[in-house]
Amino acid sequence: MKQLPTLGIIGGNGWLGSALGRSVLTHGLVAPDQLVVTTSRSGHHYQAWPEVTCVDSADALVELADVVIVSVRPEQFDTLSLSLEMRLVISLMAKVPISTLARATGSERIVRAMPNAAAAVGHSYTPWYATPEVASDERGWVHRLLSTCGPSDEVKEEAQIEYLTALTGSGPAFPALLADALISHAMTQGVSELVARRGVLHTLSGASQLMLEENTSPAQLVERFLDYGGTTTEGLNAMLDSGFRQAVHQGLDAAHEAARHTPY
Ligand SMILES: NC(=O)C1=CN([C@@H]2O[C@H](COP(=O)(O)OP(=O)(O)OC[C@H]3O[C@@H](n4cnc5c(N)ncnc54)[C@H](O)[C@@H]3O)[C@@H](O)[C@H]2O)C=CC1
Ligand SMILES: O=C(O)[C@@H]1CCC=N1
Repeated sequence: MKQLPTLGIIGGNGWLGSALGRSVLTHGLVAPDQLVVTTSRSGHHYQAWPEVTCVDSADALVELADVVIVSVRPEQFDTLSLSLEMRLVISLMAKVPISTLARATGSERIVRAMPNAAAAVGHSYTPWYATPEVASDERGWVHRLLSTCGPSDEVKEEAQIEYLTALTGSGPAFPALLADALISHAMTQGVSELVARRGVLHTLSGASQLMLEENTSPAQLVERFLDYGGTTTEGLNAMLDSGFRQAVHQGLDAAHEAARHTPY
């Protein structure tokens, strides 16, 4: 792979594509004049970098890019006609397996990566899988690229990407649901929305920091509070008795099933 490849993002003005595009620019992984993105109706996310090239079609992007990231919706992929035989292809799409990507692009050098919505603020967790044809220097570059928007790990089986699509790709929505349940309860108790929201969001991020920095597993923290015999113990026991774990596991099973269901 040449030292400074031109990067193209099909869907680079979308939710996830723009988050990645902006973070590679912010981290200097590619220079603005080495980035090409397709335009979209949803807006232009690169005002701060006027040298970024915006093109109106995937065909025009493919003319300019050495490495192509595909970040359209799974059901939109079918409308693309891509001839990328010699190119490294990085798909961010859920539901579209390597076999379909290889058939549609003609490339054997394919990476399936699964960032999440927190990429927009540099806090995604991004697992990725590469086909054996992706060289080790390219893997290093892909890792640096994906790590611009948060921690990133290579996994050795494509099936893990399908599962992690549900666990971490969809993941930010699940603590958001918990946060919403906590906030709406607080408001029924007369807590102002401002205090409820700040309290809940800082409690969730504080709990994550506590477990990360003290290297405490979530199971250990739960166990410690179950043994403590205080108010937290009462709250945890009531949630567990109401089927909290079963509800979470059913949700993950449903998301995993959806991730395995290719639209083609
Ligand atoms: N949004 C998220 O939290 C996550 C999304 N993903 C995956 O990322 C991919 C993109 O998702 P989002 O960014 O959420 O969707 P989005 O709808 O915000 O972005 C898709 C973009 O693709 C563009 N597009 C569609 N068809 C095109 C075509 N033929 N040529 C050029 N551009 C085209 C659209 O104009 C749009 O800007 C999806 O496949 C999704 O599964 C993966 C993990 C998390
Ligand atoms: O919900 C979705 O389909 C996308 C893929 C993973 C996260 N968001």
